[in-house]
Amino acid sequence: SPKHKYYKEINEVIAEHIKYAAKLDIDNTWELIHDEGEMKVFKREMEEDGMVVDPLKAVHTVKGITGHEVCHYFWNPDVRMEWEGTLESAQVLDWFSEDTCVCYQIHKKVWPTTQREALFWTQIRHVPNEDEDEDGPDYWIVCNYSIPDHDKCPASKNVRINMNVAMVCETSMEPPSSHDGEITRDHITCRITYAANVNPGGWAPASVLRAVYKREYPKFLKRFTQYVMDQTKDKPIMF
Ligand SMILES: CCCc1ccc(-c2ccc(S(=O)(=O)CCO)cc2)cc1[C@H]1C[C@H]1c1ccccn1
Repeated sequence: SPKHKYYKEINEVIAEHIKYAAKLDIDNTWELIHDEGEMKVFKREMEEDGMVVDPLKAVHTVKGITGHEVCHYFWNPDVRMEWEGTLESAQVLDWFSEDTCVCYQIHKKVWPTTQREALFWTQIRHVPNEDEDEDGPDYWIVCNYSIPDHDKCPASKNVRINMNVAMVCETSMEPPSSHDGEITRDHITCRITYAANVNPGGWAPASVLRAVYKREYPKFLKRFTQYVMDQTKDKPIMF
């Protein structure tokens, strides 16, 4: 029985992201817009009703942290204001379950676009490898998905964005032969696939939006991953 209004939608949206992350099809339809160290950011140019809705995909490999840790800090509403530099406010309106809540956040005005806000459900999920053989993929995933309304959503004049965002992580560990059994952060690597489909709502010139995306997404991903490394370096590993 559906536990809450969005139960079915959440399972469908998450399943879709897992399917795409597993494929990781970065074919020539994706244009590389930022390439720095292990971080590569791609876009596709797409417009809906004359509005730039470019899908964005980033792949990043970070040593010393796990997919569970990346997803924990990306999902946890309590720490969002600590790493998300483009937010003016963020609040939880509702809890569907311990891993799923509804967030309302107002983004800072990103010159020269107008101020925007987002209302979305966010879920963190561990997807262990289902086939019995050991080396199947094991994902941690967070998905942020817009909802049209919520009775606790404050009235505002801001433009509402529509987004479907997912952070999918896979952790790899060096074989036990390379260490005497005790796994330290030197032996772990996290492969992050970040997919953002954001319809910015209210019109803005395509050239302006594309320049903002090109500047803001790499900055955001660098700042977030650095935050996770800083938060976890002296803590026990979350596998
Ligand atoms: C005119 C559209 C403005 C605009 C609104 C919103 C967002 C945006 C929404 C959600 C998420 S997230 O990954 O779900 C983390 C939770 O906040 C990241 C980004 C991006 C842009 C575009 C400007 C780009 C940008 C990218 C990254 C961070 C901030 N802004």
